[in-house]
Amino acid sequence: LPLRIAPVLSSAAQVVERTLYVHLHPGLNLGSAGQARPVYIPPAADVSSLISRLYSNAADVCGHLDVRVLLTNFRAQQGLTGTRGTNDPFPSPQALSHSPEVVLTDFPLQDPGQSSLVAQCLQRYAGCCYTCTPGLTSVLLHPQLKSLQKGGERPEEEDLKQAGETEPELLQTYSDVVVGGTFDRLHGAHKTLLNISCLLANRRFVIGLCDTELLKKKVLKELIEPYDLRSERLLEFLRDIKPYLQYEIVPLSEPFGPSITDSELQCIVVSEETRKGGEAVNKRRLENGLSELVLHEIQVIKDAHHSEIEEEKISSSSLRSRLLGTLLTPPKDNPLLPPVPYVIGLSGGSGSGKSSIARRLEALGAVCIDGDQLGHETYRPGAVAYRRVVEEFGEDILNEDKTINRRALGKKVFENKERLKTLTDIVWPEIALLVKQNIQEAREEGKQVCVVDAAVLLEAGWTDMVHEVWVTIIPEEEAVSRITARDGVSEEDARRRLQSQWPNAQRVEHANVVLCTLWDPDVTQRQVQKAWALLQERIRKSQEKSNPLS
Ligand SMILES: CC(=O)SCCNC(=O)CCNC(=O)[C@H](O)C(C)(C)COP(=O)(O)OP(=O)(O)OC[C@H]1O[C@@H](n2cnc3c(N)ncnc32)[C@H](O)[C@@H]1OP(=O)(O)O
Repeated sequence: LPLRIAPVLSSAAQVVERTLYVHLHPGLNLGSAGQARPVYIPPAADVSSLISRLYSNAADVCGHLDVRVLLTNFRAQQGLTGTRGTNDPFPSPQALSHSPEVVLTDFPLQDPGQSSLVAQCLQRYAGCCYTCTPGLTSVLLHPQLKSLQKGGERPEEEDLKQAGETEPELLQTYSDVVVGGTFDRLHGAHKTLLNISCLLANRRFVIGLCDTELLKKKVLKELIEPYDLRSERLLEFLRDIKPYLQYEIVPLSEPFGPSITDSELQCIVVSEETRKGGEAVNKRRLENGLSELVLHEIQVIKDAHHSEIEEEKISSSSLRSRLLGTLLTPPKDNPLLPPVPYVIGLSGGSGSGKSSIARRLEALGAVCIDGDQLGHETYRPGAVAYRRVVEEFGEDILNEDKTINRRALGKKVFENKERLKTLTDIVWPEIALLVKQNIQEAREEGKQVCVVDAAVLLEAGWTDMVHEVWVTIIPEEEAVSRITARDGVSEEDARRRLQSQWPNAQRVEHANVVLCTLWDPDVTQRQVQKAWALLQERIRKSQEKSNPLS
């Protein structure tokens, strides 16, 4: 089977669009109506390496599919654990979260005339195991795998028979198993860990799920899925792969959680990287008067597609970094907004690299409208806002030549939210007028895309002026060091300025596209190019929709 996994998965990927459930039944004979029955199989030691191979191959050959290896028919032998065993009758068909519409097999046909019998057996077999959609169809993948057979890599019938005769080494299983993790955007490495844990557990599986406190230092933490969503997705996956296990998902606000207090736990599943954490758990258990857990170590899955800023292993942070520049949430239709030019509102905390992104977009063809710059124009002596700002904040914000000293004004407002609101109530309507004028000019010049670079666009409620919101994010510490270096302000002032703005996470909630300037300029440029190319595609599609004849 290991040799056949990749070709089976890529053949399956030609038929399947979303979810590919994998049901393992070694030696299943679909060529004889009487023999094609589901039975329980005790987990053999090599099943766990097969599972990790399966997910690792899936990441390489069908990364777009949600692959789930089902363990419905795996059970430890009776007496081994005192719970359920292989002699139990097979239950009624299991309802999966996505009912199968098509069932595929790699069963080798003896001759082409056998295919309709195999298809019938397969459908009956699938129907005994799972609730399938009515009109379930079957596909025999075998013809597409012939090349392997010819190459002599496929075991012959005789080898299979012999393999069936030798007793496989059984996997040691446990009643209660525990793991911990963030489980953001479930990927192949998570699924391997979860599947193997489910294979090892006979009664209960406890999952410590990292909550806010433990996520603070994660890369692109703002893009981590909310706790409830991660928990829901985990449970859906787990109930699919092993429905009768008892699942407990516990929020983790510190690294140990129930692993050091739960006396019924027997085994913890770790990877090479988290082995040390497992050892620390055992140390704390001994201190708490509890028995040590068996550390079951699984291999880390390598990511064949990782880029230079991504980790070598399959990781959620790599998946998060691939989201940068893509459309995270589709924009809402605003019928009051003229379709041309298409307006992007670019927002981002101070020091987040927003203006450098605006310049990159300008180089790609966008018209940039600089909110800070327009803000400065409203302070010119004679402009409407000038008199009201001086009346409100006093003459001590004026330079000798009677112009407004913005640094002095900034000091007054960034340390006092109410004063900042007083200022923005005066200037935002004035700046908004100038922004609209600039957009109108771009329209008259036939420009296609405008970028409104406005730090606090969301706070100002300017979303009705733009078609999409793009947000730049940067960790707070990095923002503070950039602001102090660039603007010559103290660290304290930089932090005050940041505190007067929305936090990254709140901005991301309102963003259609997120960008991050944390890495090399080349990396930023690639994100911007990706975002621009995808934007052009969206604009083309929306223009086709609004004007189907053109
Ligand atoms: C809706 C918009 O985003 S319009 C553009 C932002 N402008 C405003 O909101 C108007 C009110 N602000 C101002 O007038 C000025 O920022 C002043 C007078 C307070 C300070 O002026 P200056 O010292 O020249 O600073 P400057 O205008 O360059 O802004 C400095 C930083 O303050 C931040 N900032 C500006 N306005 C605000 C605000 N209303 N609330 C919170 N932070 C703000 C910006 O993020 C900017 O940092 P960035 O360039 O890294 O993004």
